[in-house]
Amino acid sequence: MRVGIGYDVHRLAQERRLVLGGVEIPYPLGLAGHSDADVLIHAMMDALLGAIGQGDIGKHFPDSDQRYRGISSLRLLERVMQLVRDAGYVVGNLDAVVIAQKPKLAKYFPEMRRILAQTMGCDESQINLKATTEEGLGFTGREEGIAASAVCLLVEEDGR
Ligand SMILES: Nc1ccn([C@@H]2O[C@H](COP(=O)(O)O)[C@@H](O)[C@H]2O)c(=O)n1
Ligand SMILES: C[C@@]1(CO)OP(=O)(O)OP(=O)(O)OC[C@H]1O
Repeated sequence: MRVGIGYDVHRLAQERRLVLGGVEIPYPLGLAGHSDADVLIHAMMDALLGAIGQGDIGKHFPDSDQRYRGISSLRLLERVMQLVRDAGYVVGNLDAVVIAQKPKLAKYFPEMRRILAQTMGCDESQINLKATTEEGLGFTGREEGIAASAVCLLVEEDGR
């Protein structure tokens, strides 16, 4: 068994889409970044890469590479899952939290879990999503950005 942890932050900006967990959320502000800036999937990918000892997403998908400009983070997650399979592991479970003052996210979790499970080749029951505000404190509280963290457990594919 292997565990990994991931954390990411993206700035909220005008004229950007808000995409979290592969779902586009109607909101006046979106997240800025080189990719679609899906901060939840970024934290999840860093947890998965950490668990297989493969660094982080900046190493695999550098923001100096134009191939990743505007890319859906779901496509990057597919590549990370291939690395996980190549290393001989499957997802045991993954738990994540999105830290956002607004918008309310809980109603989008079922769709996010469905899309993420499909992309990761696991069951929705293996993915848990949570959200919290920081009670108006700090950069998330001031609505300057959204953060996410994730922890995953990988198990050997052959059941060892
Ligand atoms: N962006 C968010 C933040 C929170 N939630 C949900 O609200 C509940 C209460 O959050 P607190 O920060 O006040 O503890 C929490 O359990 C989340 O389910 C949300 O949907 N979206
Ligand atoms: C995902 C990548 C892909 O280019 O771009 P960003 O969307 O800027 O995301 P970040 O979390 O800053 O770092 C990883 C990047 O390389």
